[in-house]
Amino acid sequence: MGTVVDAPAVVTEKEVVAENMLGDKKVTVVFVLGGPGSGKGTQCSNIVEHFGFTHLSAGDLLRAEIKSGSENGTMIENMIKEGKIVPSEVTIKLLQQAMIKNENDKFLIDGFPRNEENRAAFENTKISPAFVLFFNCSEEEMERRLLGRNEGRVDDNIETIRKRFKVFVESSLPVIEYYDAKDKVKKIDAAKPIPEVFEDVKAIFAPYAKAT
Ligand SMILES: Nc1ncnc2c1ncn2[C@@H]1O[C@H](COP(=O)(O)OP(=O)(O)O)[C@@H](O)[C@H]1O
Ligand SMILES: Nc1ccn([C@@H]2O[C@H](COP(=O)(O)OP(=O)(O)O)[C@@H](O)[C@H]2O)c(=O)n1
Ligand SMILES: [Mg+2]
Repeated sequence: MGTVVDAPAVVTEKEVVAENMLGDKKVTVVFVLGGPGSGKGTQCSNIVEHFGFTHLSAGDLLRAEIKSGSENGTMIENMIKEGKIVPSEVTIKLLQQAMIKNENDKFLIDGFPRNEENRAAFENTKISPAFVLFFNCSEEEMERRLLGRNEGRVDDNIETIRKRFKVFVESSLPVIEYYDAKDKVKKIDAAKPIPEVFEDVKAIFAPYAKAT
């Protein structure tokens, strides 16, 4: 009788162990989402400094891929100029390589998943986010920030910004709603000044505080 009672517990434990494994490393992943210019990259830098996560920006990885002269470079560049979402097989490969290469086991994945295709394909990797940090900000404020970003990006111009806002509403918000239905979304008011936004972020990351 004892074995019958024990059996389900053993199966559950195995499933938990298999989840979130990357090679022989068990990883913690937080998705950082929000419209273009909502402050994802800025707050990720703060989180890295205070909570020992490694920041992986999908956009930065794609831009590095263009610079590296990869065979996908031209396709990626054209899609970024148009504000379109690059096929997940490209982006997921870059994210996986970056996580394997890095010794850390805590990752902020910034700007991914940006559409249902991104989300569903990443789910196949069996890594699921601990939670989703969502920076909520008005388009008016995001537009102002993007036009002042001054990083020389090909997509920080008003025509591409409008296209990116449309893609955000039509393709990215449904992903946030998907995770919200699973109670995984932690929503932040991102319209406030940078230090005030970080105060709210800090409260969410407190359980992940670095051991001193
Ligand atoms: N809370 C904020 N208030 C004002 N400006 C901000 C704030 N957060 C970020 N910024 C600025 O807005 C621009 C976009 O921020 P960034 O972190 O690159 O956003 P995202 O990665 O979401 O596009 C940057 O120039 C950044 O310095
Ligand atoms: N998951 C992703 C993330 C970014 N991208 C592309 O990269 C562009 C810039 O993304 P980003 O995250 O650096 O942009 P911001 O939100 O930081 O302004 C997007 O508009 C897409 O064209 C993508 O195709 N797929
Ligand atoms: Mg960014």
